[in-house]
Amino acid sequence: MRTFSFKIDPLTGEEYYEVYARGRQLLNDPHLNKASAFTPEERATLGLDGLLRSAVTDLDAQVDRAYEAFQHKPDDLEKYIFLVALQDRSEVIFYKLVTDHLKEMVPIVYTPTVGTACLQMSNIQRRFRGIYITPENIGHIDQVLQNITLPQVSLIVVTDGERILGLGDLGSDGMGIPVGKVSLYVAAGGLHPHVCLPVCLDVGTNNQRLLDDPFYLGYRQPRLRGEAYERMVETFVMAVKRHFPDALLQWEDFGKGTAFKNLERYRDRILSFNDDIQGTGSTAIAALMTAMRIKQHRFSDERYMIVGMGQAGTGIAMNILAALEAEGLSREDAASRIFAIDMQGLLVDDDPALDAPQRPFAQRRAAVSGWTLEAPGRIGMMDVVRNARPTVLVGVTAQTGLFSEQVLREVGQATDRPIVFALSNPTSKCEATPEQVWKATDGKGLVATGSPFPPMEWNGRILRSSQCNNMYIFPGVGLGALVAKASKVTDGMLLAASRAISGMVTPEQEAQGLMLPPMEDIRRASTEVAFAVARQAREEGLGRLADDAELRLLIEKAQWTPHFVPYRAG
Ligand SMILES: NC(=O)c1ccc[n+]([C@@H]2O[C@H](COP(=O)([O-])OP(=O)(O)OC[C@H]3O[C@@H](n4cnc5c(N)ncnc54)[C@H](O)[C@@H]3O)[C@@H](O)[C@H]2O)c1
Ligand SMILES: O=C(O)C[C@H](O)C(=O)O
Ligand SMILES: [Mg+2]
Repeated sequence: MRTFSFKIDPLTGEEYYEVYARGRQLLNDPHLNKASAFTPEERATLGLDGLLRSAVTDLDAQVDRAYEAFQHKPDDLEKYIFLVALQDRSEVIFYKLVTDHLKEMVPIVYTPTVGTACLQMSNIQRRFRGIYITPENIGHIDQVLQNITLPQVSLIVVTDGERILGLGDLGSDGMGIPVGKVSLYVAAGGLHPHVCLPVCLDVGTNNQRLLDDPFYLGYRQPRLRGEAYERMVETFVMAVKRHFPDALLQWEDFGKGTAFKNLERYRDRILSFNDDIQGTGSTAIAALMTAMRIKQHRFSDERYMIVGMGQAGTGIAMNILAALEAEGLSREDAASRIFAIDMQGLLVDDDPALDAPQRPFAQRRAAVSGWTLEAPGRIGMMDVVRNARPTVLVGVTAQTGLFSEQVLREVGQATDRPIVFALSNPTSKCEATPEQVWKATDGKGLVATGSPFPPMEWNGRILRSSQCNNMYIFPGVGLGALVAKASKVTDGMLLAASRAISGMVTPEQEAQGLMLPPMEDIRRASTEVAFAVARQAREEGLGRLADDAELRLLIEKAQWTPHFVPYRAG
């Protein structure tokens, strides 16, 4: 049942909500609750008399009060619990607080603290957000989707919880991730919270800890696999198309065994993209574009070692390949400069165990057969470092400390400014901390990590690392594609997004070794990404025919800033 409608007064042009909910129901609805900001008139007409204390305060005062309480929380998990509780109480106050303090709040509602929260979600959860779809309710999915109380659904972030950050299979405790991504869609992208839906496809879990935990709140069965899983995903996607035909679907934190298949199966059937493959690839290439400017190099001046050829690794490798080809290299020549490593060591083309997405990045056996190896057989990281002398090192394995001092030191000797991206999340899974990289490379490394790290003093200089996280891409890609009314998200649109992000980094920031804009600029970065995406959609004939100025205006109009709207009783 609708609790309110958005209206515009025909005489004054004033925006207001016609509200049908009353009293306690209103206070319990985070979309509508204004807490002590309800005016005396609203209190009188909406059945709130006596349910609130006497003081009437404005939004800023409520945010100040919340910020004060936030600062007194003893640790990051308590801060997370506090912020989620605030979000459950009043979305406007929550988003105003987050947008006013982005640098401090994003690492709490999003990576890395959201990871800590997901690890114990069944214990800390107070209220549920979004929707949970299970093998038990997929049979009446239409009913499930009708239970959604949002006035409109334009943006969906869906996970099945199989690969939550680098923490593995967390079943539906992983719902914290879509919830956190939605928070950034609103805080960074500017989408309205009333149009964003987090979804968990709870198909069970193979995490024995959760299956044995009496407090686990998810579907307590081993993961659905094979045809039954695919049927469930298909039923879900088709239901989304029926109920929300214009919505954009973001695939998030699936396992690599399903992520590539889902992306390929649906990318042309529904407006969608995979954040871990495409969003990460797009962010990493943006950071590399900046690194090339800093080094005054072309992509073809570097040699690349990517460790962890799953979703993120493959997404990054595809974009490096494209960048090399754009410089005029043949596909074969371009691929020969990328040294891709997974569990078996360097990927080589005669390996029958290669996944289809890995195959384009396997080295030809003949190209490596003359290498001197530490031990015969497996070609490990150190072998690649010694024989191929990579100058760019990317880690997306979720293996803590995988980049040893020796590997980092040797990469540091292969070039003036080694580029080291240790992108695994959360912080505890990072392949190397910026400090470790700088120590091993004499302070020369251009460093990016997936989770945020503080700067470090080095010989009287302050060294800074960049947070290379897909949060720079997905909010703007979603906003841009929606505003453009694009029918799909293409590689061209993602490349335009990368260029926009890299283009924002100033010469001063480059001089400090920064490859991406600072977190404080994420809202402006998302706006630039949205514009680049919408323009590219138009150029590709897939989006709205509006000139650049109109697109800018449309994006500005679509972006919501947290504020209270007046209410009238309906
Ligand atoms: N910074 C970002 O924006 C970002 C984006 C996506 C993923 N990530 C992080 O990257 C990590 C991986 O994510 P993913 O989606 O690619 O996962 P994935 O499971 O799809 O891929 C991980 C790959 O690493 C390989 N691997 C594991 N241990 C290895 C080792 N010791 N040596 C070589 N290869 C090894 C696995 O076999 C697998 O192919 C996670 O920690 C995730 O949080 C970061
Ligand atoms: O969630 C993040 O912080 C980035 C990325 O999507 C990941 O899976 O690690
Ligand atoms: Mg992810």
